[in-house]
Amino acid sequence: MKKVFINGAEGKMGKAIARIIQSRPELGLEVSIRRESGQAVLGDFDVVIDFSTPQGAQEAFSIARKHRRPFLTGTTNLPETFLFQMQEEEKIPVFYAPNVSLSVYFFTELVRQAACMFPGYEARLHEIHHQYKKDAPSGTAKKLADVLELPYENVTYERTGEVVGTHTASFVSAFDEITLTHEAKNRDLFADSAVHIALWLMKRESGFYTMSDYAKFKLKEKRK
Ligand SMILES: NC(=O)C1=CN([C@@H]2O[C@H](COP(=O)(O)OP(=O)(O)OC[C@H]3O[C@@H](n4cnc5c(N)ncnc54)[C@H](OP(=O)(O)O)[C@@H]3O)[C@@H](O)[C@H]2O)C=CC1
Ligand SMILES: O=C(O)C1=N[C@H](C(=O)O)C[C@H](O)C1
Repeated sequence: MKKVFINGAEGKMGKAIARIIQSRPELGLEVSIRRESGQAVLGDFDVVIDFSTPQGAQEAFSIARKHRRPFLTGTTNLPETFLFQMQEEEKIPVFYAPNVSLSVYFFTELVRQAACMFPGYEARLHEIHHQYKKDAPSGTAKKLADVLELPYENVTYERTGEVVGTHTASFVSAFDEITLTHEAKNRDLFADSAVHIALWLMKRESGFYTMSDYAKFKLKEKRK
């Protein structure tokens, strides 16, 4: 069994990840550490999965480096300096994605292609999330804005109810409008993917990885 250290373990994502690990023994994983804010880390672990806060992610990264264990974070709104530090990492395998779902990765690629297909159109982005979400616009929306070369200030957003995460890219002309929407139906979309990425990350060399690396691996695996 490989031991998983969940950082932000009592949060919405942390709980979903623990539930998936516990309900699927065939994955060969067990939760060995459930860390919340300020807690010391006692015990052994083979990989860190972090869905917490920018501060929590940086703390968990330091712990992973100290113990030389792979580190995966999906926490959003991370400072640029920390993103740069992860990108430069040489001691351990590090993975970061503002959205760990493969379907969102391919949705982003669709949006990229649509932007090329409708060059004269005005691109718009709108996202909707649950009332508890701390950051706005979402990490996924910022990634989509980068793809569309839109300033983040132009992204519109709503915070309402229990909405898991909806992202809409529109291409608007005076004559028509093309709309692409990704709607997450529940958090297992992210939690299940995070667990599989962690399994994959444990087999990687030291260095920085993103969804593009994971998607390439999955596509290769499919072709076999
Ligand atoms: N990449 C992706 O695909 C996804 C990313 N996310 C991102 O993941 C993050 C967490 O989301 P979510 O689970 O909904 O948020 P929650 O607020 O439900 O959970 C965050 C948890 O982290 C805990 N925490 C706070 N500070 C620390 C710390 N210093 N060390 C360890 N734990 C800490 C919180 O404790 P307390 O409540 O006591 O402060 C809370 O239990 C967000 O940044 C969100 O945007 C979410 C879903 C998918
Ligand atoms: O906080 C969330 O819930 C989510 N956060 C990520 C983001 O900011 O893009 C991913 C997903 O949309 C859910």
